[in-house]
Amino acid sequence: MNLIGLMFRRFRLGLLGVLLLSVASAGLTVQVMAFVNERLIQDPMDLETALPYFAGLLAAQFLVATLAQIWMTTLGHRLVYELRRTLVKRVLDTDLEHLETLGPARILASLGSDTGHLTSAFIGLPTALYGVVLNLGGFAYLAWLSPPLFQATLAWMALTVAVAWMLLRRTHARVERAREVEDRLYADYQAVIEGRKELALNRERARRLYEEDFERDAIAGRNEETRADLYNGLNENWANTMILGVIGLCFFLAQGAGWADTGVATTYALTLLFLRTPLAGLVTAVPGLIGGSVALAKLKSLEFPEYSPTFKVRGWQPPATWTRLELDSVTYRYPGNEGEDGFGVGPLHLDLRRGETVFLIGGNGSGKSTFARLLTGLYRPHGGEIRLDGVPIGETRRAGFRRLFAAVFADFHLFQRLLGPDGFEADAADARSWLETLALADKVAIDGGRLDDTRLSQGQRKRLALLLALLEERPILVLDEWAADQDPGFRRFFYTELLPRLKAAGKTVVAITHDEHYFHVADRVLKLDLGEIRETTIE
Ligand SMILES: Nc1ncnc2c1ncn2[C@@H]1O[C@H](COP(=O)(O)OP(=O)(O)OP(=O)(O)O)[C@@H](O)[C@H]1O
Repeated sequence: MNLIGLMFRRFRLGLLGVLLLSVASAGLTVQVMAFVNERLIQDPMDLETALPYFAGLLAAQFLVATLAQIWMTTLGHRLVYELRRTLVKRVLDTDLEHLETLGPARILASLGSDTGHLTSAFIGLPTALYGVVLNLGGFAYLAWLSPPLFQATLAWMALTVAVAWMLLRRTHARVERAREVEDRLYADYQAVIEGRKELALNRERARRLYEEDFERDAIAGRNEETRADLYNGLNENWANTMILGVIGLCFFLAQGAGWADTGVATTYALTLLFLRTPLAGLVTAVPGLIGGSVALAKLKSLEFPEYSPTFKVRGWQPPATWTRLELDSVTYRYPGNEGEDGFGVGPLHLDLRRGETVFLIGGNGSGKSTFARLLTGLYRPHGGEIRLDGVPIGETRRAGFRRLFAAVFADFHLFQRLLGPDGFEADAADARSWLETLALADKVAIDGGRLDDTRLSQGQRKRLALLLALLEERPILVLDEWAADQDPGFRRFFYTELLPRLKAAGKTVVAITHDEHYFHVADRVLKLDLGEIRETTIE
């Protein structure tokens, strides 16, 4: 998707406004120039008439230019806002598998750096448009003033643009490389923040991360950005000097070769001098636009889905009266390194009945968490089929199918907002009652539908994550080693009181666990072994 194209479609009227105001401002500017030429140089007016006329023209020009400026600034910031909201929504609509392949550093780099670059580009875009219109108006006036001088100016400008283009290509290549380095820098920042405890314990590790990984990337970034800025500075100087040069050329051609009289040459030079500022503005906007185009290419390479404004899960919904969920020969394999196959599970067979409490056991790395993501529809099976009451869950039913599940994953994120069924506010009395049950009433308060503090111990955070999952009131609860961080007393309470209570309320629970003391609580215990699920007997 071309974001700039999207912005143009969405902000057609706004950009048309900028264009009209730019044309009006350019027209008034040309009129000021023409007035100076015709009424003050060529055929001077008496000052008493000329001055109020001139002041009126200036006031009108100021007014229109200010209006254009206000319009451009607000439009630029609206574009940025629109860009941010579409980008975050596209990330929210991206499949987990794709997000995992990209990795958090690349996604954060795009949300931070690419939106930053596109911000500069979008803020600069209307100004660049204004510069283009002003220059077109100015050059049209120059063509009218003296066609031969204009032809010479065009030839000179063609040479200027050819060299500038070459320098721009170099700037572009450097900006592209600098952007690649930014992905690596974000991975370094991530290591610094997420590894802060280990790095504080082991200063040697911190030193090596800092001096070897981070410095290498920071130096590469510095070098690429410096070269990009140098080429760009060179470009600005080149454009400035060539504009001064064309003024000299025009005077030489007017005076030396007799192509125009002194009055015309003076107005011509004055107009060129005036155009120098918007031209320089255009040249200065170019790095922002290059950064924006590189950011756009980068965003495109991340292959986020198209922007869609809705969060609604349309189409098929699981029937409220479902009774049976089957995994039939489901297989899944991670992409490996350099063309090799990664870890795989399956063919997996599972026949889950509504209201069952099922435990899943298996060694480390046997694929239990992978199974949980397949079961909940977060991963697409590579083979086999998932069926709900015999209805196959293909692509069109997957989003609806996910609505059956609430989960506490091993790497859960604890949100502060409490939500009830279907995304509505959670019932406050329900939430308080669950807080009591989870022995957290004296630790956490609920304020305006949010948990007021989530800075707790890992076991307490997991209890809160369970509270969030329970309040959603989805029919199937998936827990990935939930009890592993709980103290023995609460673990006992969880297995012997909480799970039976959930079962009595009709909830289907799939719990990944190693707690063999409590296997008797489950209706069935399944074992994931060598990529397959086997039923084990409960002793
Ligand atoms: N995103 C991923 N990309 C590639 N391979 C992965 C990914 N996630 C997990 N794996 C691989 O899949 C295998 C199973 O991982 P999984 O997390 O499902 O195991 P598990 O049974 O839950 O282990 P544990 O008991 O240690 O939590 C591991 O060998 C791991 O290397």
